[in-house]
Amino acid sequence: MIEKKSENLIFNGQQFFYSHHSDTLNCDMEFSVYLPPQSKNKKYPVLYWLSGLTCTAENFTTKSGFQRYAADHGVIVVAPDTSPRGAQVKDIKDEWDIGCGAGFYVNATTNEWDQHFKMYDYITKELPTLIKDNFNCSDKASISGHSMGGHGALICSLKNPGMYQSTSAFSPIVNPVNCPWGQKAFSTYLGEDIELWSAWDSVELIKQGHQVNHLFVDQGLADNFLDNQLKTDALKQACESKKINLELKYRQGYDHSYYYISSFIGEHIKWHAQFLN
Ligand SMILES: N[C@@H](CCC(=O)N[C@@H](CSC=O)C(=O)NCC(=O)O)C(=O)O
Repeated sequence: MIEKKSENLIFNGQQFFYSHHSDTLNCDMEFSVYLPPQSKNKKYPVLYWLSGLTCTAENFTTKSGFQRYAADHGVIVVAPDTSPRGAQVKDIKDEWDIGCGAGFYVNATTNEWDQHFKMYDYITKELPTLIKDNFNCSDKASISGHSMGGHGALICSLKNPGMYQSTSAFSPIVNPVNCPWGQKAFSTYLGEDIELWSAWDSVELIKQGHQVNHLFVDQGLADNFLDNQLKTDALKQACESKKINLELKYRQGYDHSYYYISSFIGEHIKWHAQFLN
Protein backbone atom coordinates (compact mmCIF):
# COMPACT_ATOMS: atom_id res chain seq x y z
CA MET A 1 0.00 0.00 0.00
CA ILE A 2 1.27 3.46 -0.86
CA GLU A 3 0.54 6.64 1.06
CA LYS A 4 0.45 10.03 -0.62
CA LYS A 5 2.64 12.61 1.14
CA SER A 6 2.25 15.56 -1.23
CA GLU A 7 0.78 16.60 -4.58
CA ASN A 8 1.58 19.66 -6.71
CA LEU A 9 0.43 20.76 -10.14
CA ILE A 10 3.36 21.49 -12.47
CA PHE A 11 3.24 22.00 -16.26
CA ASN A 12 -0.34 20.70 -16.11
CA GLY A 13 0.83 17.37 -14.71
CA GLN A 14 0.91 16.15 -11.12
CA GLN A 15 4.05 15.80 -9.02
CA PHE A 16 3.53 13.39 -6.13
CA PHE A 17 5.62 12.09 -3.27
CA TYR A 18 4.58 8.75 -1.77
CA SER A 19 5.77 6.52 1.05
CA HIS A 20 5.33 2.78 1.38
CA HIS A 21 6.69 -0.19 3.26
CA SER A 22 9.30 -2.06 1.23
CA ASP A 23 9.44 -5.81 1.87
CA THR A 24 12.70 -5.96 -0.08
CA LEU A 25 14.49 -3.31 1.97
CA ASN A 26 12.68 -4.13 5.19
CA CYS A 27 11.92 -0.47 5.94
CA ASP A 28 9.68 2.41 4.88
CA MET A 29 10.70 4.22 1.69
CA GLU A 30 9.72 7.36 -0.22
CA PHE A 31 9.61 7.91 -3.97
CA SER A 32 8.35 10.65 -6.24
CA VAL A 33 6.20 10.13 -9.32
CA TYR A 34 5.31 12.67 -11.99
CA LEU A 35 2.16 12.06 -14.04
CA PRO A 36 2.01 14.07 -17.26
CA PRO A 37 -1.22 15.82 -18.33
CA GLN A 38 -4.03 13.49 -19.47
CA SER A 39 -2.54 10.50 -17.70
CA LYS A 40 -5.96 9.45 -16.40
CA ASN A 41 -7.05 8.84 -20.00
CA LYS A 42 -3.88 7.42 -21.50
CA LYS A 43 -1.30 4.86 -20.45
CA TYR A 44 2.11 6.52 -20.55
CA PRO A 45 5.51 4.80 -20.33
CA VAL A 46 7.75 5.19 -17.28
CA LEU A 47 11.25 6.63 -16.94
CA TYR A 48 13.02 5.56 -13.75
CA TRP A 49 15.59 8.03 -12.42
CA LEU A 50 18.30 6.88 -9.99
CA SER A 51 20.00 9.63 -8.01
CA GLY A 52 23.53 9.89 -6.70
CA LEU A 53 25.36 9.89 -3.37
CA THR A 54 23.69 11.86 -0.55
CA CYS A 55 20.40 12.21 -2.48
CA THR A 56 16.83 11.35 -1.57
CA ALA A 57 13.86 11.29 -3.94
CA GLU A 58 13.78 15.06 -3.59
CA ASN A 59 17.00 16.25 -5.26
CA PHE A 60 16.12 15.32 -8.84
CA THR A 61 12.43 16.09 -8.37
CA THR A 62 12.93 19.62 -7.09
CA LYS A 63 16.18 20.66 -8.83
CA SER A 64 16.34 19.22 -12.35
CA GLY A 65 13.24 20.80 -13.91
CA PHE A 66 12.43 17.54 -15.72
CA GLN A 67 8.65 18.02 -15.44
CA ARG A 68 8.48 20.47 -18.39
CA TYR A 69 9.92 17.80 -20.71
CA ALA A 70 8.06 14.83 -19.21
CA ALA A 71 4.83 16.76 -19.77
CA ASP A 72 5.79 17.57 -23.38
CA HIS A 73 6.78 14.01 -24.26
CA GLY A 74 4.15 12.12 -22.24
CA VAL A 75 6.48 10.26 -19.88
CA ILE A 76 5.79 9.24 -16.26
CA VAL A 77 8.93 9.80 -14.17
CA VAL A 78 9.64 7.83 -10.99
CA ALA A 79 12.48 8.86 -8.67
CA PRO A 80 13.17 6.54 -5.72
CA ASP A 81 15.41 7.18 -2.72
CA THR A 82 19.06 6.08 -2.94
CA SER A 83 19.14 3.67 0.01
CA PRO A 84 17.08 2.11 2.76
CA ARG A 85 16.25 4.54 5.59
CA GLY A 86 15.30 4.54 9.24
CA ALA A 87 16.69 4.18 12.75
CA GLN A 88 16.94 0.39 12.37
CA VAL A 89 19.03 0.61 9.17
CA LYS A 90 22.79 0.16 9.53
CA ASP A 91 24.70 3.34 8.78
CA ILE A 92 28.12 4.86 9.37
CA LYS A 93 27.85 8.20 11.13
CA ASP A 94 29.47 11.19 9.40
CA GLU A 95 30.30 9.25 6.20
CA TRP A 96 28.30 10.45 3.20
CA ASP A 97 29.59 7.90 0.65
CA ILE A 98 28.50 4.74 2.47
CA GLY A 99 25.31 3.60 4.23
CA CYS A 100 22.21 5.80 4.12
CA GLY A 101 22.16 7.87 0.93
CA ALA A 102 24.70 5.55 -0.67
CA GLY A 103 23.04 2.21 -1.44
CA PHE A 104 24.95 1.83 -4.73
CA TYR A 105 22.09 -0.15 -6.30
CA VAL A 106 23.60 -3.54 -5.33
CA ASN A 107 22.28 -6.39 -3.18
CA ALA A 108 24.51 -6.44 -0.08
CA THR A 109 25.73 -9.81 1.12
CA THR A 110 27.87 -8.83 4.10
CA ASN A 111 26.91 -9.17 7.73
CA GLU A 112 24.26 -6.63 8.88
CA TRP A 113 24.28 -4.71 5.57
CA ASP A 114 22.37 -7.62 4.01
CA GLN A 115 19.39 -6.90 6.30
CA HIS A 116 18.33 -3.81 4.32
CA PHE A 117 20.73 -2.88 1.51
CA LYS A 118 19.05 -4.66 -1.43
CA MET A 119 18.61 -1.66 -3.71
CA TYR A 120 19.09 -3.67 -6.91
CA ASP A 121 16.10 -5.90 -6.15
CA TYR A 122 14.10 -2.88 -5.02
CA ILE A 123 14.71 -0.98 -8.27
CA THR A 124 14.32 -3.88 -10.70
CA LYS A 125 11.54 -5.88 -8.98
CA GLU A 126 9.57 -4.31 -6.14
CA LEU A 127 9.33 -0.73 -7.42
CA PRO A 128 8.20 -1.55 -10.99
CA THR A 129 5.49 -3.84 -9.60
CA LEU A 130 4.36 -1.13 -7.20
CA ILE A 131 4.21 1.42 -10.02
CA LYS A 132 2.27 -0.90 -12.34
CA ASP A 133 -0.19 -1.76 -9.55
CA ASN A 134 -0.89 1.83 -8.53
CA PHE A 135 -0.57 4.01 -11.65
CA ASN A 136 -2.08 3.99 -15.12
CA CYS A 137 1.11 3.26 -17.08
CA SER A 138 2.05 1.29 -20.18
CA ASP A 139 4.40 -1.71 -20.13
CA LYS A 140 7.32 0.29 -21.52
CA ALA A 141 10.07 1.63 -19.27
CA SER A 142 13.47 3.27 -19.57
CA ILE A 143 16.08 4.17 -16.99
CA SER A 144 18.47 7.02 -16.29
CA GLY A 145 20.49 8.34 -13.39
CA HIS A 146 23.34 10.46 -12.12
CA SER A 147 26.78 9.47 -10.81
CA MET A 148 26.13 6.57 -8.38
CA GLY A 149 22.67 6.50 -9.97
CA GLY A 150 24.22 6.48 -13.45
CA HIS A 151 26.11 3.36 -12.41
CA GLY A 152 22.79 2.00 -11.09
CA ALA A 153 21.00 2.69 -14.37
CA LEU A 154 23.77 1.01 -16.37
CA ILE A 155 23.92 -2.17 -14.28
CA CYS A 156 20.13 -2.53 -13.99
CA SER A 157 19.92 -2.35 -17.77
CA LEU A 158 22.93 -4.59 -18.53
CA LYS A 159 21.70 -7.25 -16.10
CA ASN A 160 18.11 -7.24 -17.43
CA PRO A 161 18.08 -7.42 -21.24
CA GLY A 162 14.77 -6.16 -22.64
CA MET A 163 13.52 -4.66 -19.39
CA TYR A 164 14.32 -1.08 -20.42
CA GLN A 165 13.73 0.39 -23.88
CA SER A 166 16.64 2.79 -23.46
CA THR A 167 19.30 3.72 -20.90
CA SER A 168 21.00 7.01 -20.22
CA ALA A 169 23.31 8.36 -17.56
CA PHE A 170 24.77 11.67 -16.42
CA SER A 171 28.34 11.44 -15.09
CA PRO A 172 28.05 7.72 -14.22
CA ILE A 173 30.58 5.84 -12.10
CA VAL A 174 31.27 3.41 -14.94
CA ASN A 175 33.90 1.18 -13.36
CA PRO A 176 33.28 1.13 -9.58
CA VAL A 177 35.72 -1.75 -9.02
CA ASN A 178 38.47 0.68 -10.08
CA CYS A 179 37.58 3.86 -8.18
CA PRO A 180 37.62 4.90 -4.51
CA TRP A 181 33.82 5.37 -4.12
CA GLY A 182 33.13 1.96 -5.68
CA GLN A 183 35.87 0.12 -3.83
CA LYS A 184 34.65 1.48 -0.50
CA ALA A 185 31.03 0.58 -1.26
CA PHE A 186 31.72 -2.85 -2.74
CA SER A 187 34.10 -3.97 0.03
CA THR A 188 31.48 -2.88 2.58
CA TYR A 189 28.38 -4.35 0.89
CA LEU A 190 29.87 -7.31 -1.00
CA GLY A 191 32.97 -8.23 1.02
CA GLU A 192 36.65 -8.49 0.19
CA ASP A 193 36.41 -11.11 -2.60
CA ILE A 194 36.82 -8.79 -5.58
CA GLU A 195 35.86 -11.58 -7.99
CA LEU A 196 32.28 -11.02 -6.80
CA TRP A 197 32.32 -7.30 -7.52
CA SER A 198 32.36 -7.56 -11.31
CA ALA A 199 28.69 -8.62 -11.39
CA TRP A 200 27.87 -5.04 -10.27
CA ASP A 201 30.20 -3.07 -12.54
CA SER A 202 29.07 -1.86 -15.97
CA VAL A 203 32.49 -2.03 -17.65
CA GLU A 204 33.06 -5.55 -16.29
CA LEU A 205 29.56 -6.65 -17.33
CA ILE A 206 30.17 -5.37 -20.87
CA LYS A 207 33.53 -7.18 -21.00
CA GLN A 208 31.67 -10.36 -19.97
CA GLY A 209 29.34 -9.94 -22.95
CA HIS A 210 26.28 -8.22 -21.47
CA GLN A 211 24.57 -5.96 -23.99
CA VAL A 212 22.43 -2.85 -23.79
CA ASN A 213 20.12 -1.30 -26.38
CA HIS A 214 20.12 2.46 -26.97
CA LEU A 215 22.73 3.88 -24.62
CA PHE A 216 23.35 7.61 -24.07
CA VAL A 217 25.99 8.87 -21.62
CA ASP A 218 26.50 12.52 -20.76
CA GLN A 219 29.61 13.88 -19.03
CA GLY A 220 30.69 17.37 -18.02
CA LEU A 221 34.33 18.18 -18.72
CA ALA A 222 34.63 20.48 -15.67
CA ASP A 223 33.50 17.65 -13.37
CA ASN A 224 35.94 17.36 -10.44
CA PHE A 225 35.15 13.65 -10.10
CA LEU A 226 35.84 12.71 -13.72
CA ASP A 227 39.45 11.46 -13.52
CA ASN A 228 39.43 9.84 -10.08
CA GLN A 229 35.92 8.39 -9.75
CA LEU A 230 33.93 8.36 -12.99
CA LYS A 231 36.49 7.26 -15.63
CA THR A 232 34.11 7.62 -18.57
CA ASP A 233 36.74 6.50 -21.06
CA ALA A 234 36.69 2.95 -19.63
CA LEU A 235 33.04 2.65 -20.70
CA LYS A 236 33.82 4.07 -24.15
CA GLN A 237 36.57 1.49 -24.65
CA ALA A 238 34.47 -1.41 -23.35
CA CYS A 239 31.57 -0.43 -25.64
CA GLU A 240 33.89 -0.13 -28.65
CA SER A 241 35.42 -3.54 -28.01
CA LYS A 242 31.98 -5.20 -27.75
CA LYS A 243 30.36 -3.20 -30.58
CA ILE A 244 27.85 -1.49 -28.29
CA ASN A 245 26.56 1.69 -29.88
CA LEU A 246 27.26 4.29 -27.18
CA GLU A 247 26.13 7.86 -27.75
CA LEU A 248 28.61 9.82 -25.59
CA LYS A 249 28.36 13.59 -25.19
CA TYR A 250 31.07 15.54 -23.38
CA ARG A 251 29.94 18.99 -22.26
CA GLN A 252 32.60 21.67 -22.12
CA GLY A 253 32.56 23.67 -18.86
CA TYR A 254 29.85 21.66 -17.06
CA ASP A 255 30.45 20.17 -13.60
CA HIS A 256 28.86 17.40 -11.53
CA SER A 257 25.94 19.41 -10.18
CA TYR A 258 22.21 19.67 -10.78
CA TYR A 259 22.90 22.91 -12.73
CA TYR A 260 24.49 20.61 -15.31
CA ILE A 261 21.72 17.98 -15.14
CA SER A 262 18.99 20.60 -15.54
CA SER A 263 20.77 21.92 -18.65
CA PHE A 264 20.49 18.58 -20.48
CA ILE A 265 17.65 16.62 -18.88
CA GLY A 266 15.33 17.82 -21.66
CA GLU A 267 17.61 16.29 -24.27
CA HIS A 268 17.63 12.97 -22.38
CA ILE A 269 13.84 12.82 -21.97
CA LYS A 270 13.33 13.62 -25.66
CA TRP A 271 15.87 10.90 -26.53
CA HIS A 272 14.14 8.30 -24.30
CA ALA A 273 10.70 9.27 -25.64
CA GLN A 274 11.58 8.12 -29.18
CA PHE A 275 11.99 4.55 -27.84
CA LEU A 276 9.13 4.70 -25.34
CA ASN A 277 6.29 6.08 -27.44
N1 LIG B 1 29.03 15.86 -0.25
C1 LIG B 1 29.95 15.55 -1.27
C2 LIG B 1 29.35 15.67 -2.65
C3 LIG B 1 28.17 14.80 -2.84
C4 LIG B 1 27.63 14.96 -4.23
O1 LIG B 1 28.19 15.66 -5.07
N2 LIG B 1 26.56 14.27 -4.52
C5 LIG B 1 26.02 14.32 -5.84
C6 LIG B 1 26.07 12.94 -6.41
S1 LIG B 1 27.75 12.37 -6.41
C7 LIG B 1 27.69 10.75 -6.97
O2 LIG B 1 26.91 9.94 -6.76
C8 LIG B 1 24.61 14.85 -5.79
O3 LIG B 1 23.81 14.56 -6.62
N3 LIG B 1 24.33 15.68 -4.78
C9 LIG B 1 23.01 16.20 -4.53
C10 LIG B 1 22.73 17.56 -5.04
O4 LIG B 1 21.56 18.01 -4.88
O5 LIG B 1 23.60 18.22 -5.63
C11 LIG B 1 31.17 16.44 -1.19
O6 LIG B 1 31.17 17.23 -0.29
O7 LIG B 1 32.05 16.29 -2.06
